[in-house]
Amino acid sequence: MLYATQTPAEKRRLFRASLATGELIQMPGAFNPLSARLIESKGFGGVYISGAVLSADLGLPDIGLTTLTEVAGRAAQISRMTDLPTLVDADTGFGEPMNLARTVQTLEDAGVAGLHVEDQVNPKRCGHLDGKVVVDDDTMIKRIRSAVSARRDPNLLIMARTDIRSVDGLDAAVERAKKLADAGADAIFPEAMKDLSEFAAIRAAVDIPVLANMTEFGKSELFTKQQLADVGINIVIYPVSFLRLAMGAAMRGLDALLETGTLQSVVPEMQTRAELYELLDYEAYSQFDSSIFNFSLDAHVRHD
Ligand SMILES: C[C@](O)(C(=O)O)[C@H](CC(=O)O)C(=O)O
Ligand SMILES: [Mg+2]
Repeated sequence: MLYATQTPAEKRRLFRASLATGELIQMPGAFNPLSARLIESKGFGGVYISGAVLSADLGLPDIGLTTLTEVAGRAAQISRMTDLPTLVDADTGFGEPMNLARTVQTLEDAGVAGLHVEDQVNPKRCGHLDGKVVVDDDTMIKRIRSAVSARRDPNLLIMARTDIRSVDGLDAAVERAKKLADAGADAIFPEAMKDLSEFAAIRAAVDIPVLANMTEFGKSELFTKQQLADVGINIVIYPVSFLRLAMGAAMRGLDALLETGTLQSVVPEMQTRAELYELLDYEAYSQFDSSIFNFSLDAHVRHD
């Protein structure tokens, strides 16, 4: 009950160990803390905390409007609810290199296992939209160097994301990935890759873990786990997918309510009360309560 049974340091250590096996880790995006429990219960290897989801959740577009405090708060709520490693989207890092140092320490305190920082200018855009602008090598290298130097737990994973592919092409993405690996990034997130051969090109260029972003309605096809594993990808995220599914179901439910005056027809779509309580580990809270309230002082009073 109350969840995460492991400390953030332990989660980070285990995350590093599972990355070292070379097995592909699937990280579905949690759209709230409860959904992180669902992801864990299904046996996935990690939980992604998306900036696009946090923005959408607040009713905002994903254009760099959310603050470090909001992101860290959400990251802490989600990380607290799961023993899985969490990877959080730190957008452009919330400022200049000094701000980045603070971002890293704040997110580390929030209990995440890793974070990614991207090379877009502020205000940033969704990585799969056109019209993005990226910073030069020097600015991005400074971002990564300050992020790496600020962490206190050496196991906190600092991932560099590059959005340069859709601005200057694949060769530029390969060059930048190499430079960011040299600058100390622990992993690379090449955004908006068009096909598997592009992922393979990044894979061949660096010898640190590579992430694939399987966001829907974007620039990449939705490759299977096996296809991505075959080109040597180490982490795959499904960042907004489960918010999209939940919102799709909610839209259909609202329509059904308007049309029929009742939600009866969509009840089979719903998580049941029993399933919810199981996910919440409701029973453990009841047992905790009764063990406290059944505690009798008598048994502990010395009678001598
Ligand atoms: C991964 C991403 O950065 C996110 O915030 O989840 C987004 C996802 C999306 O908008 O589909 C991205 O820029 O790819
Ligand atoms: Mg994002």
